[in-house]
Amino acid sequence: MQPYLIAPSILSADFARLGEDVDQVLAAGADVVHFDVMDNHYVPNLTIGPMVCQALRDYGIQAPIDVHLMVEPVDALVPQFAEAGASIISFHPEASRHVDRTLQLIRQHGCEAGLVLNPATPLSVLDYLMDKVDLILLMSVNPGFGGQSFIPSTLQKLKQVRQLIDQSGRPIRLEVDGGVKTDNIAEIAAAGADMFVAGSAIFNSPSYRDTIDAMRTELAKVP
Ligand SMILES: O=C(CO)[C@@H](O)[C@H](O)COP(=O)(O)O
Ligand SMILES: [Fe+2]
Repeated sequence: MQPYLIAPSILSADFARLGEDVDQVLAAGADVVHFDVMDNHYVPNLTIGPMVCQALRDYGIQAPIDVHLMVEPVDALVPQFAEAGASIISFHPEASRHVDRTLQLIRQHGCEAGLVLNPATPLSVLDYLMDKVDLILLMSVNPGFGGQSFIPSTLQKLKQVRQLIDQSGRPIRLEVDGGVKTDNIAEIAAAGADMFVAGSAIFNSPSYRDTIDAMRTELAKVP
């Protein structure tokens, strides 16, 4: 497994020229496209759906697309996103009535399956599911908006999830989402994360390449 993955959240990209902007951020060194789906029901905001994922594939985007579903219910969108070119599909367990079934559905459609824990979601939601997840995403803000501040208690939670992953012996990615910046990414990695969503920090910066390079320089300092 590649040690660290940087996943710009396209929530902060320029939607009027999305393909070009995603191309630019990948050319600047990003690893994964983080694709935030909001339904104005599970979260109080409304964004993009499978058609936009398909449009990015049609435009020529080949990098993995990491779909973060902030929708309720979840299941009907899984086949649609798989067909539209998603690589990873993650969802919030409280938004699915049958979490185990939804995880299976994602894998049956050929995608990696992820569970997303909000800041106040206890780790017990992972019980009995460690063999069914390919990725665990810890929210370090409450979901719904970009540009919020990192919630510091996430660091302790990351350490606990890192232990659970190590105990499982499985290559589960530990992703963190919300308020990730150049000046906190090393601390977040040291707590156990290996995949970093960053929206405003990258897309609102004058140079995507300089910001991603600076993040990698910080990550290289992590023991
Ligand atoms: O899922 C979400 C918000 O709900 C995120 O992916 C944000 O889009 C991250 O934005 P920044 O905090 O990095 O600006
Ligand atoms: Fe996200």
